[in-house]
Amino acid sequence: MALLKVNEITKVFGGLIAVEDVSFEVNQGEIVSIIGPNGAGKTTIFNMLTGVYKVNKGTVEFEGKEIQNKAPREIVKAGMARTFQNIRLFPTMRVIENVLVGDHINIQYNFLDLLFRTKKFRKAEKEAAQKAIDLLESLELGDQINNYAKNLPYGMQRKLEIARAIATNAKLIILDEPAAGMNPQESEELMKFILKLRQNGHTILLIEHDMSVVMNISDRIYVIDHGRKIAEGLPAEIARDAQVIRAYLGSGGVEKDAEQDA
Ligand SMILES: Nc1ncnc2c1ncn2[C@@H]1O[C@H](COP(=O)(O)OP(=O)(O)OP(=O)(O)O)[C@@H](O)[C@H]1O
Repeated sequence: MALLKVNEITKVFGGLIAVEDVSFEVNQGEIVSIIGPNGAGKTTIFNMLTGVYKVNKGTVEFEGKEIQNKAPREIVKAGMARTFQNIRLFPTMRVIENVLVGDHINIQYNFLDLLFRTKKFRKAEKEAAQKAIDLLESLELGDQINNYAKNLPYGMQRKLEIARAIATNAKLIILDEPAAGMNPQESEELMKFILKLRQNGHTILLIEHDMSVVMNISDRIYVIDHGRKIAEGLPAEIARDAQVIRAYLGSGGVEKDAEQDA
């Protein structure tokens, strides 16, 4: 069974059909990318998956259960967490505190526990802190634990944002253009980081403009153009797909994009 199964989702804004009957799947342990020219509908798809937009039609099944049109918080609880195109960290909080914010969606204590700092509260907090430390160490961010988020270099801030998404216990991590604004060296680092996530057992759905990132790390790719799915397949298949190349002609084709990005 696919971890995520999207069936013919459609989104209409006024008279504009932004996404039409798009279907795709993500299996456990895969890195799957959604690509497409500017305005193709990628962000709209992500916003439907994560509960920011309601779908007009179609279903989103996560672990076999329909989750379309649920509130973003419910979707995170179900096991899907995302990062944003513009990094959204708490800049004046420490690295570990940023991760703890992600985990708090799972912590089980009530307001009275919090008010009286009961044993249950202290135990839950201690466990959460240890979990955050373990996670940061596993992602090679262990030596930054007490640093303030705003002091991290850009590439590391991205990693921290991904760590925070993982801390929600997400089974699927959704990355919205993680390489945006990165120089080639930072993109290279990011690729290694995402591959490491997969190695650690995480499943990743990615929207990305940087073709060298997409072509190098994706197991499978879906291509969207004018709100419709026009191709799906392995990176090598996508790079030579005539319809995909036509959709990207403005930028000189997928392969040329990849060369430029490399
Ligand atoms: N909230 C909205 N209201 C009206 N139209 C919208 C809204 N969001 C997106 N659109 C339109 O829907 C279409 C798809 O946009 P979307 O942002 O999903 O594309 P994209 O593939 O993510 O583009 P980019 O790569 O430039 O981020 C575009 O025509 C866009 O103008």
